[in-house]
Amino acid sequence: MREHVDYLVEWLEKKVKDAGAKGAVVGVSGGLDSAVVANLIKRAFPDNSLGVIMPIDQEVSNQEEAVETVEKAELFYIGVPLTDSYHTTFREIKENVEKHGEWVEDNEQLGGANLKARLRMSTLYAMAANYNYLVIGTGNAPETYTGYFTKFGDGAADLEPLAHLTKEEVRDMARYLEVPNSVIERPPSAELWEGQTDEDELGVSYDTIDAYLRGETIDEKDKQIIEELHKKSEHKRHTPATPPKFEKGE
Ligand SMILES: Nc1ncnc2c1ncn2[C@@H]1O[C@H](COP(=O)(O)OP(=O)(O)OC[C@H]2O[C@@H]([n+]3cccc(C(=O)O)c3)[C@H](O)[C@@H]2O)[C@@H](O)[C@H]1O
Ligand SMILES: Nc1ncnc2c1ncn2[C@@H]1O[C@H](COP(=O)(O)OP(=O)(O)OP(=O)(O)O)[C@@H](O)[C@H]1O
Ligand SMILES: [Mg+2]
Repeated sequence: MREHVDYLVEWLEKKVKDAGAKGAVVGVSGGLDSAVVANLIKRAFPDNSLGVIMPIDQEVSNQEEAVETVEKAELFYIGVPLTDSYHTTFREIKENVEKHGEWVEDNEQLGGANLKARLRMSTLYAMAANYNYLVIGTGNAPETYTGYFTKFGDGAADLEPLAHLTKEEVRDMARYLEVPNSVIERPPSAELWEGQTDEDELGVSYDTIDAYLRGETIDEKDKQIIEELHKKSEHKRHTPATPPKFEKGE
């Protein structure tokens, strides 16, 4: 595990240096993926790394696992509560759509959830601009393969060090990095609405997706779910489609 950690730390150092940046910033949620990235950037840039805790409908001090994560990693952190920004933006969107168009109640939960992720992304980029840092993403292999992230939200970052790691590998790395046990043992959740867990929403467990990505045989029904998610999210893994250049006379 030490070699793998060193490899990712050196990669981060090189990419940040090549970009002419000074360090790195990550959003710290109290979940596993961001805890690992928090530790990696602290190792790569001991004096130029930043964790940002961005609660919505909570105080920073209530984000106990996030605070515990940054404190244990000795990562400098700043709390930016986004409760007011989120509710104001959401209300203004909804009120104006209701005034001029049709608000679709059934789409409200997911639309609001993705807005949260994109407000966090905007905050991280504002922080990065201030410090001349790069934004480090926390996406892992099963999330990337299934498209389980918000496009241009948590899916938007400058570097994605965990992109090839299964969830199990992220957890093993977290143990090696001495991430708090409370974080390692938490069920993975986007926490975008009350009671949300990744595995309920995906309809398949990370263990199963990990096994599939390792090339192991899994239940046919699970394979179908994973492949359907993969196909539907293809657009998220590419830059936006552009038409072929118009040639006069065609
Ligand atoms: N074929 C296509 N070609 C080009 N663009 C296409 C498209 N289909 C949809 N789109 C666009 O993509 C949008 C849908 O994508 P998106 O906005 O991402 O939304 P969507 O994929 O519907 O939802 C995001 C999912 O990721 C989960 N999530 C989000 C954030 C964090 C985490 C976490 O684990 O922490 C998980 C969340 O719970 C939800 O299940 C559409 O509104 C449309 O604009
Ligand atoms: N309250 C928050 N404060 C700061 N960043 C957040 C917050 N919520 C989400 N994020 C950012 O969004 C990312 C995506 O969330 P995701 O749930 O996939 O990862 P995680 O919480 O780190 O790990 P897990 O998947 O195990 O819950 C986080 O890694 C983090 O960078
Ligand atoms: Mg989470």
